[in-house]
Amino acid sequence: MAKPRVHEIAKEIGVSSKDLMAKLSELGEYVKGPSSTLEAPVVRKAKEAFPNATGPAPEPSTPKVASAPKPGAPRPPAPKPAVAPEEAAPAPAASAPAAPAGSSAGAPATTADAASPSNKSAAASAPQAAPASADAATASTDASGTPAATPSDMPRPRPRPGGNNPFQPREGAPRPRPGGNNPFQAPRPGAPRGPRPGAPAAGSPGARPGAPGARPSGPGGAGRPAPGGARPGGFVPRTGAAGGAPGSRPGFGGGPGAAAPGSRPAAGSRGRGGGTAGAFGRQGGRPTRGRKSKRAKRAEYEQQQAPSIGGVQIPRGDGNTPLRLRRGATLSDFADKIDVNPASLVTVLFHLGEMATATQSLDEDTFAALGAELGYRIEIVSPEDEDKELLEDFGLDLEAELAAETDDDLEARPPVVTVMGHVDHGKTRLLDAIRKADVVSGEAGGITQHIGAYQVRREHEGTTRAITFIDTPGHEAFTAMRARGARVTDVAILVVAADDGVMPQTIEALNHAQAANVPIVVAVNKIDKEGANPGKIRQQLTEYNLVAEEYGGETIFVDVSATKGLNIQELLDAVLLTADAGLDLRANPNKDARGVAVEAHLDRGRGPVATVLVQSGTLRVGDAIVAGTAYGRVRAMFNEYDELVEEALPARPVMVIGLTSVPRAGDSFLVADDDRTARQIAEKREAADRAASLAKRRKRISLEDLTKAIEEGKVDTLNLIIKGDVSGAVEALEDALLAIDVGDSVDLRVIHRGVGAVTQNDVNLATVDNAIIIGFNVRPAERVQELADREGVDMRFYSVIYRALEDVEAALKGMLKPEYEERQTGAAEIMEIFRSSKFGNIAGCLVREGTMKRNARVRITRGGNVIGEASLDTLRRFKDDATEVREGFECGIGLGKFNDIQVGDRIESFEMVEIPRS
Ligand SMILES: Nc1nc2c(ncn2[C@@H]2O[C@H](COP(=O)(O)OP(=O)(O)OP(=O)(O)O)[C@@H](O)[C@H]2O)c(=O)[nH]1
Repeated sequence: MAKPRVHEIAKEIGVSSKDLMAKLSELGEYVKGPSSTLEAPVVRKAKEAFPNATGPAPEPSTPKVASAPKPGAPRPPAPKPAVAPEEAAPAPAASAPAAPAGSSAGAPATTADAASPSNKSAAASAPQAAPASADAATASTDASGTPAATPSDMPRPRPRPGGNNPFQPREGAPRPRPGGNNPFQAPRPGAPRGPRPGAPAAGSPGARPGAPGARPSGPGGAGRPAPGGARPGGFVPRTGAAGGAPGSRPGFGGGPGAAAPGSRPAAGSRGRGGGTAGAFGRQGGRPTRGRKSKRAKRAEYEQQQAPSIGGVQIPRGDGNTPLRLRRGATLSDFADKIDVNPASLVTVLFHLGEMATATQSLDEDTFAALGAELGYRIEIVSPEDEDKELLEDFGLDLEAELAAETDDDLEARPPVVTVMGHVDHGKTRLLDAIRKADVVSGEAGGITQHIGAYQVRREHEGTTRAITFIDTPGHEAFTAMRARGARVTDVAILVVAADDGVMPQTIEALNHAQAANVPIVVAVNKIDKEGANPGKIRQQLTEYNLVAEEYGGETIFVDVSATKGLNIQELLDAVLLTADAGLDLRANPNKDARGVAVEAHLDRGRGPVATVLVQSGTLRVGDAIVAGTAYGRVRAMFNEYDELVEEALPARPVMVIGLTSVPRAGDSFLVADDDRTARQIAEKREAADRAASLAKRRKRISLEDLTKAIEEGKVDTLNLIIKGDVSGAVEALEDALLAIDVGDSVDLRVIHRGVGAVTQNDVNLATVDNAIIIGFNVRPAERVQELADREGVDMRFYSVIYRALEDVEAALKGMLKPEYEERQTGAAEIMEIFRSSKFGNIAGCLVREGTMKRNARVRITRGGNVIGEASLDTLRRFKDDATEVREGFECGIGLGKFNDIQVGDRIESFEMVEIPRS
């Protein structure tokens, strides 16, 4: 299919060739003239550049339905400002009413170009030449004779390579084609060029006539020889590069000899300027076989393969070449994998519209965009895989270790239980009740320590059985923790208040448990309360595949009262029955311990303390351990009775002292061979974490956004510092905050987070980064409040996560730019027109709806069509000026310079109202 020409595309889009050419040149695409051909990507780009201009340019005789006031109806008086309110609003309406009137019939705008904005200036300066008829005139001109809303008057997208957002290659969106039609592209360093001046190969078949970066698809591909070296401006001087024998790739700027079949011969004289080819008479000669060395061919092939973006060449993948990168990888990491200089990738990314340094962590989307550009399929290694690979570097393969265990190695262990449920359904109370039900603690004085998990013992079928409970009851904002919790959990107790029923978090909790394949025991709580209806709960839950045993299902429902301690033993029995029925509760105690940190905090006296749940192996005092990014040596271990313990077997929770920092809830821990290994693993994890969080938190900002933000002198980012009493809460709060959907206009960044009181350092950081400090269940340390007051740092303290979320959300909404919508405030009908030499035409009106207010913006409609917009300049009741006139009253309205009014016209007033964001 023949390639389309500029004027064809211009016509299709509905703009003039000149405008299109100007736009393309803005976009970095060079086109010579209206009859130049365009490559498909350039065509796409062109069309994208005029998003509002669909459809062909109007024929002069065709009325523009959308914008003409009265399609088809001749309106001899001055053409009205037309169309979109936002267009017309600021327009000086009817400033030159005498403009073209009907006088221009003899000077029709005959071509699409004439009617298009490119002729705007011409039309403005010679109004009589503009509209051919009233219809055409109203379509393309306003009252002053200047073209009204034609496509290019619509807001134009700023030119940017690759469409609006280069990081989300949309379907059909063209990828940037640097160098496409642009012969002015910088040369690619190191790219094999055409022969150098004086090289004997000049003009030979091996010579590549294309300009650096030119692909075979350049406009030169149309076989139209450019005037070679005589072309003004642009190329690197390539005096000898003119020999375009048929075998050579025609590129833009192909020399005089680049005579593809059907091309026009270059003018001889100009051709001479192209270099030696013409001079040596080898113009367009046939290629001589074998003249191109294998090496040259190879280089040429590689060059075809290697995209040149921003003047750099990168070896290209085949579009599906997998490339594994860890989270938070940098351009340097990418560059290492494909063996290029990181700086080239910086350049490529820059040309994709994003700035990053070689050592900056980038997010997955950015890598995906870069990969797509370069032909690589980027796979970001999951955190789990990353950690697995990291541990393998230290000779630790936990999966293999488990797989290698035989029946002989395994011993029975207690089940691990998590209590979940909706807010206020009694999770905490139930955990308390269970704690009290411990047959052993009854004698020992009860569980004294809340360490995040505890074990209770129960006489069950003649033996004393232990059950481990994770002591962190659920809450919606703790979803992240709970999701992790489900991994250590063997059985979930779903608490549902009998007086309340199944609630959103009940469903969420059971979804978590079901997704993790964790069997559920339902504790129907608060049966002591009036109005309790345990049967209803059973019935409600059948909808969620929890069918009670008594209804023929497999789920055990136990009616309990946490406050009264009713049926707690039965609940424990149900847990054991459920565990025994479907679970293999065995672990190997005879190896180094592996497990999970269930809670951790910074203790004033003891430093970082972490409650860990041993999952396999045995943890002993003196072991070198690493938990997430924390490491250390177990100095002491305590159980929930605050007793020192020497060792902890599988499913045993213990509080460990001796770590150098506070791990996060849900971090896995393991015992390493020695302190050094533990430290190295922790450090590597920390580096990986830091990189990942940098990538996650990095503000994604395109060049355009950045420029705009800088122009406006503000970058809308809300920086937060989160401090909490326990790491789990901090993490949950952070996740919940980052999950707030605030759209693109505001960015939320957590610049620092930590466990413990708000310190001077936090305030200092907040001062530097203009951050707000959120404290969850913590208070400021001594004198910190004073410092914050002095520095004007906003510190907010919460004990309920929701409150914090609400506040931050509101703050964010405050920062959001307001959205406006147009609201009609009144409408009046013109009953009579009074001519006044002083005020122009005065409309004698009857207010039909609402209120007409002086100075309001008004829209004048006739027969349902908008014929103009103006400001309600004068408003009178009889002889007196009025500020407003209400429905049902008569008034006189003057619309300033807008005089084109008729009896029967409607004047609608409107205002722009800020709409609160939901
Ligand atoms: N009458 C009665 N009240 C109960 C029972 N269990 C809990 N409650 C009350 O219900 C309220 C909420 O109990 P919590 O244990 O704090 O509930 P929760 O699910 O832990 O709540 P969150 O921690 O906010 O998620 C408290 O006022 C309890 O006293 C019960 O069995 N009977």
